[in-house]
Amino acid sequence: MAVLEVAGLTVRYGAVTALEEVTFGLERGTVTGLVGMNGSGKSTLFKAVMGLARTESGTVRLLGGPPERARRQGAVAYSPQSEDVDWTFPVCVRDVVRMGRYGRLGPTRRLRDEDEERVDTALATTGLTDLADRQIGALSGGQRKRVFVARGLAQEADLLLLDEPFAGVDRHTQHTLTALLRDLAATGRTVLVSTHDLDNLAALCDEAILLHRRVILQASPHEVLRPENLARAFGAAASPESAA
Ligand SMILES: Nc1ncnc2c1ncn2[C@@H]1O[C@H](COP(=O)(O)OP(=O)(O)OP(=O)(O)O)[C@@H](O)[C@H]1O
Repeated sequence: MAVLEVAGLTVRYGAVTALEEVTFGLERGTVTGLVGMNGSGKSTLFKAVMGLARTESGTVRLLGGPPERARRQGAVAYSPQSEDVDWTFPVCVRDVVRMGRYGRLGPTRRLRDEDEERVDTALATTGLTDLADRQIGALSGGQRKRVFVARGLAQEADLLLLDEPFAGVDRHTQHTLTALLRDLAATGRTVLVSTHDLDNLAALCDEAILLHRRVILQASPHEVLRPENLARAFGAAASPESAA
């Protein structure tokens, strides 16, 4: 069973068609890279799956059922692009990661010891333990990305949607995050991750989706990276360097 199934999805913002008849599926335990030029519809796709963008037509199914149910149960975690987050909000790292547990709280609506343990583990896994009490506004770009990955880990989500987690992060953090996502997939989690870093694509993902308002191709990273395929999404001058 596909963890995420998207069929015939069309999203328009007024006169702008952001997504047109987008169809694809994600299998459990895989990392899939979402690749496309600026404005190709990557963020809109994440928002549509999360119910944050109004769809004109098409269907989204999560874990074989309606997306509302899976979202309510906390089965899907979403890390938006940094620009979409209010970093002045007065919360610390640990508070944000705790939010991942909210969908699983018992009748008292309070975090139990087991919830705090999950939070601690998520902080440790993402290397954020020492920063747990820091305000989110006082974090570097790479640390901010890791906060959302940590929240998704604490949430024990089946599906993680990560919108450009590698933007503005250094090489070391990129390697750490890549290894983390590979580990998650090995334990049965499913990851959809948008990225402009084509050099890292093969190390990161099992499959990639080439998006240009429509799905141009869903295939192995090797296949997607063929110049003739990249040219279909980025234009004739496409190369890993020029695509970023
Ligand atoms: N709120 C909005 N109102 C109007 N148009 C929008 C809105 N959000 C996105 N768009 C347009 O929809 C198209 C797809 O945008 P989207 O942000 O999904 O692309 P993207 O692939 O995520 O881009 P980037 O790589 O630059 O983040 C673009 O033409 C964009 O200008």
